[in-house]
Amino acid sequence: MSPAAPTSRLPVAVLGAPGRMGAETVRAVESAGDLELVAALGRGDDLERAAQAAVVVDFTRPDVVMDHVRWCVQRGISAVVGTTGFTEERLAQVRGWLREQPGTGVVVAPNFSVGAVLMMHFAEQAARFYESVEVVELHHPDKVDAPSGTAVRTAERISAARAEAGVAAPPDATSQELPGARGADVAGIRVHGVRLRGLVAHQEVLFGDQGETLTVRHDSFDRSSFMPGVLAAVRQVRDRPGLTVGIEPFLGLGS
Ligand SMILES: NC(=O)c1ccc[n+]([C@@H]2O[C@H](COP(=O)([O-])OP(=O)(O)OC[C@H]3O[C@@H](n4cnc5c(N)ncnc54)[C@H](O)[C@@H]3O)[C@@H](O)[C@H]2O)c1
Ligand SMILES: O=C(O)C1=N[C@H](C(=O)O)CCC1
Repeated sequence: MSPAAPTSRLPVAVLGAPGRMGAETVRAVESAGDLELVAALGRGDDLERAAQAAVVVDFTRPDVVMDHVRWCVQRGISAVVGTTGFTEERLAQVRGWLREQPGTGVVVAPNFSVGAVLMMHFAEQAARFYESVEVVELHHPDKVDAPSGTAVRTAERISAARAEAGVAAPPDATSQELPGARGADVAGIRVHGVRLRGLVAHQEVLFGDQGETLTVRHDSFDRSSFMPGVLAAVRQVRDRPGLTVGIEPFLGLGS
């Protein structure tokens, strides 16, 4: 019997490799038989070391991630981006870069956990049925941004679903408050942030109406929860040229 021909593995680079999510991603890529880790870079490392990758994964910081995405797209390298801070303006900028590189794919996802994606999906479904809604995100205290990217996306989706159904703004008679006591206003939805040692990444979406409430809650207790979504995006990003926001398409949810 002749030996099986060696199958080529997909070359992957990780930016932010020394960080919490980067280190988890490095472990996941190294454990995947179909992927090959070709670069694991931190702050100050030369990006050119990632040039041999077919897919770059970015878990760095909101203030540097756009430079990384532009670098990737300009070289025709597809990117899977978990770093937060993606406003509509930033997404439009990425789409603009991608128009110049039609075969390249970029996935930007505020949360790669399947449970978190379902939590957002369920919250969107519930949004039109309730008068009141508020989002509470709870994270480890080393997180640099607030509200979380997941909370922003959740609030935007709830807001859009309510607007489409013609639901009025949530009632709120507060007229006197300490600044911040009612959280941040994201697309008309109140978002509250908790930073607590011992937590990883958690979110509750609270819905209320006459005589009842509904709470949709998700907990990531360990960063391994993000890895199936990250690896699915790494494997499929090159099949989806252009910009994909969220991993819903990889789970058969949405387009
Ligand atoms: N999408 C998701 O599922 C998901 C999950 C968890 C965290 N995040 C996001 O990922 C990002 C990183 O989170 P974290 O907890 O790993 O943070 P972290 O601070 O532990 O890691 C960030 C790493 O990036 C490195 N870095 C900074 N600038 C760099 C540069 N120019 N080039 C290369 N590396 C650079 C830092 O030195 C650090 O090692 C945050 O925006 C966070 O919100 C997303
Ligand atoms: O730990 C973080 O930082 C996380 N960031 C993402 C966000 O801001 O939504 C995802 C959850 C964990």
